[in-house]
Amino acid sequence: EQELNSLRETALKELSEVTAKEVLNDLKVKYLGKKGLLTGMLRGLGALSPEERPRVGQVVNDIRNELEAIIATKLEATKQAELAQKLASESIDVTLPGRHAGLGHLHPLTLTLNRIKDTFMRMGFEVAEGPEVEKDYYNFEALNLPQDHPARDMQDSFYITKEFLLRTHTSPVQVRTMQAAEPNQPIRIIAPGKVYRRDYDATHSPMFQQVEGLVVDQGISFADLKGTLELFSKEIFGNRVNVRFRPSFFPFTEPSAEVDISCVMCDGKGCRVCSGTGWLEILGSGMVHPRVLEMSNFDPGKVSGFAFGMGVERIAMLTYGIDDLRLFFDNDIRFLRQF
Ligand SMILES: Cc1ccc(OCc2nc(C(=O)N[C@H]3CCS(=O)(=O)C3)cs2)cc1
Repeated sequence: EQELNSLRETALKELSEVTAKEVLNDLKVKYLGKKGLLTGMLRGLGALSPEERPRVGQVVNDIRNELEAIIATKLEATKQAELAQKLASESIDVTLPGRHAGLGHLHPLTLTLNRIKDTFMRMGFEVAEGPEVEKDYYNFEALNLPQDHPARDMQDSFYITKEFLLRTHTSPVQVRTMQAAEPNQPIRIIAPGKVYRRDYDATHSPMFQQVEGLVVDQGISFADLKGTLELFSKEIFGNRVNVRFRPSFFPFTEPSAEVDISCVMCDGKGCRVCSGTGWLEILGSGMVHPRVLEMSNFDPGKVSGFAFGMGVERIAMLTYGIDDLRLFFDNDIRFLRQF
């Protein structure tokens, strides 16, 4: 009898000290298992007198029930605690602000090209495109650059065959447009696109982007050229800039003029960017050479026109204050995400 009670005391004490599932199960086996201490007591019942046996048997069962209940309760508590801990660690606070996915960025050249195109489209220009692999006829001959002209040298252009090359400007697109139109039909186009030249250094890339323009109609004068290009310059660089037309020469235009704006950095006083001149060249232009009109079946006696050309990288560098051309092509995210 007192052996049973001391075993119960020991078991209760051991149980009070543990909560871990594994230990609880070990104790369950230790006391209640087939070879358990309490189960062992049942085997001793045979030695007792018949009137003693049922009472002691009842005590053993009472202790077994008590221990099973405690173990079951503790196991349940431990299981609940583990579940609560798991729920806490895996819970998501839906009220937290979302993680910012980050927005994409348009490339500065794309931004600049879009602004140039929008400006001219708002002045009624259509956008024309053409092949980058071009015949030397459209790239040179039709632009009054005869076979022996230095600009046609191998050191300046990427020739693919004797007849085909990578276009060195988008002018062939204007030629193709004139030749596809009815003779003397009015034309008002810009030709954006990639062009290729053999020079390559800190300020020149073998591939760069240009926007050229062509206006042909009856009575087009140099005043139309000046008005259009002055308005364009002020749209892109701001109304504050002054615009200057400086005499120049191109084989495909006569007369020709290069267009300068007052320096965007020093407001015309003179600085490193404008080499102290106060002026920045932004594009070239001129009245379309009569021979160029004729070669594309337009009659210089009936129509006249003006044309212009600009490098998109240069406009972008002036607009954004970028001083190294290579930044456009490095794809460095730290550079690109500023735009
Ligand atoms: C039929 C046709 C007739 C005339 C044409 O004249 C296009 C023109 N381009 C320029 C010019 O200065 N271009 C340069 C600017 C910087 S750049 O990108 O290096 C090339 C002046 S007039 C085009 C097509």
